[in-house]
Amino acid sequence: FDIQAFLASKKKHSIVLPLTPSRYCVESNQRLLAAFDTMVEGISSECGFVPVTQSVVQEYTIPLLGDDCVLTFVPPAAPSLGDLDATTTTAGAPPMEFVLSLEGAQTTEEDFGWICQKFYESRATFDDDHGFQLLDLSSLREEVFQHVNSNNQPSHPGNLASDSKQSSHNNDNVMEQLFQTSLSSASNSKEVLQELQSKGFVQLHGGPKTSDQSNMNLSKYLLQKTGQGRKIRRDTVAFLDREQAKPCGLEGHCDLLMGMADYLNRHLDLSFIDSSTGYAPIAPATILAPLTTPSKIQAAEYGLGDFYVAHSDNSWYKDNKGEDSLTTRRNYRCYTAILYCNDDWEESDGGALRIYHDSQHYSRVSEAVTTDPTKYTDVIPTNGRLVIFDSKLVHSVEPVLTDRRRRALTVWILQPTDEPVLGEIVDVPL
Ligand SMILES: O=C(O)CCC(=O)C(=O)O
Ligand SMILES: [Fe+2]
Repeated sequence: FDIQAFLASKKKHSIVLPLTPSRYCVESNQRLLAAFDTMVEGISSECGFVPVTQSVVQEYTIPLLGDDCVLTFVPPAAPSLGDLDATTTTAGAPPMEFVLSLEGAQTTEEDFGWICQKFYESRATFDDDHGFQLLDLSSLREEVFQHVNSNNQPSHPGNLASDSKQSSHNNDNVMEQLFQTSLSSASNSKEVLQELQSKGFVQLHGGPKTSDQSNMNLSKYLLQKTGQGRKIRRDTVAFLDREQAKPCGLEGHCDLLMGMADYLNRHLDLSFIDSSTGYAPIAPATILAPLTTPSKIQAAEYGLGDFYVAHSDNSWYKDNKGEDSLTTRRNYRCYTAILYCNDDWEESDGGALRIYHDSQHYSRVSEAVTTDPTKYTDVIPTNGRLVIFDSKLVHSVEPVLTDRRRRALTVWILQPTDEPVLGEIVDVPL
């Protein structure tokens, strides 16, 4: 198999990944293929990989990305069997490589980043029980990073808020007004930020509302998307940048959410934190670790009976044996900001966002729910309401009890640091 010719024939995204077994094994390829199958199998319920071919070059479609999008996996060329036995060491042996490639008219760099991320996340399945480590994980991560960040992508996940195209659309007044004309208990923007920092979440009530027309257009757009896991969440989601939000008339909403990182960078200040609440506040952004703006917002729609079970948008990482590593978070998400779009939504309509207080430290999200099942705040998702919360906090979307749709626009504000995270490469769907 000619890898160079294969790569040349690919118009879209491909990456050649190094493979460094601790020892060569004649079965390396079968193992790698099996591991890839496991990965595909393991996440098929989540994002719906469908095998297209069953040959050496394996192809899958991913309904979430559209039918014309094909993921190809090319296993490495097998070392010639005559040269190697099952325990030959790698010293002096030629490097092995395999190829992941994504093709399809609509596929973007971010879709590919997502695939790479999935692949990276599943890395533990590549280690078998017999001492063969098929992948050198640090170089895999580096390769994936390099690839995803090439083509003039920023070198860090997320865009610096001040560089972002969106920030010019936003002026401080809009944000300042939003933060002032709120709100639960606070009466000025300083108090709002104080509340955010000492409780980990805050609700604002003066955000822009969506029109019926916008909501209908959004529904139409979302109708084309499928492939959500039905057990964990039942909503339909899509990711939109400013241009994609425009046809729905949602560019202003997009601007507001995208401008949030910039605003928080300049206004969060640990010095006025009240730490008596038990919540361990997030350190404010620094020059070295500013909050950043992702390239897209998420639009999600829930129908009658839809829900999202309790989860954290940035939980502690568990390895494949289910063991916790309380040193590593899954990603760089720092704050989740959600703008709701639903006129006249009442408590009795269900669909509340339930935020569990002080729940950022639990290694298992279920503990937050069972330990103190009464310590939560329900946010009613009414049109124009904005909620900002620490992405580590456990939260759920309670089942929707009305046949009206529940719509929400979300941005995950990132804080890329040098701390190890599991490997969310860019801010794309999890
Ligand atoms: O729509 C909401 O209120 C929350 C959705 C959520 O938790 C998520 O998308 O991660
Ligand atoms: Fe969430």
